[in-house]
Amino acid sequence: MSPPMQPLIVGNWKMNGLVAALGELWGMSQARPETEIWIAPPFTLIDRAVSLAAGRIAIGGQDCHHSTSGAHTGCISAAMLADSGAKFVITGHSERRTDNHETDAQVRAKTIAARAAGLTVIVCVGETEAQRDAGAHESTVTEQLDASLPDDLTDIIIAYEPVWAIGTGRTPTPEDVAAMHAHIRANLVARFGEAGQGARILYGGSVKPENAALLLGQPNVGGALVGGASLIATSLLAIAAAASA
Ligand SMILES: O=C[C@H](O)COP(=O)(O)O
Repeated sequence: MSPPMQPLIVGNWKMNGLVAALGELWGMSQARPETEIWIAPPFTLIDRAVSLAAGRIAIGGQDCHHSTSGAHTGCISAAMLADSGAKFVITGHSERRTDNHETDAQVRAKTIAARAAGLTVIVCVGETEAQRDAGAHESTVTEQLDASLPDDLTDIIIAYEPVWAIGTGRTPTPEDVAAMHAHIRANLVARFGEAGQGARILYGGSVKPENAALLLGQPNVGGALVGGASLIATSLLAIAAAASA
């Protein structure tokens, strides 16, 4: 059963966006679509993005350190994000898990730290192509959920992103999306009860205006985590429109 909740579209700009890109954010903020839109720009733009979005779009970080402060050159704490006006942060994105060798335990620590700083946290899970081909996609996601999530789901959103669908133009079939989201829902309900029933589960991986209605129309899909298509206002707004149709 899908929770009765408005869809949420989160744009993850990844390592894209100079100051000029804020024009796209401005376009998104002026449209005021029915669907809620959040944007995670690079750290360098958060402060300006918060001012520009003026509360119409929530601005967030793409990662945070698990410590509040300290000798961690190049890192950003959740407290710093919150201090800059960020409302949420993404943890456990597969690009962090791969590029920075982040473990589930580290993702969990970051998630707990982010919540302590007052941020909503989008925790990412998803299998590689080899894991899916081996029939281990559900067990992989189960392991990630079990070890990455804190002891309660307050202010936690799950994003299911099959690694092989990120930036490739490939997506799972609608049936496969529905099956994995049902699997995640069952895991959350078994562990967290009522809170698991109400938690938002986003789908991410090559979401475009053309496929958004089909993918986001599946049971237990509460919105999307969008990469490439979130860099252009018209594109993200079309996805948002499809989500609320
Ligand atoms: O965080 C977003 C996801 O990694 C999806 O990226 P994509 O829409 O470019 O495939």
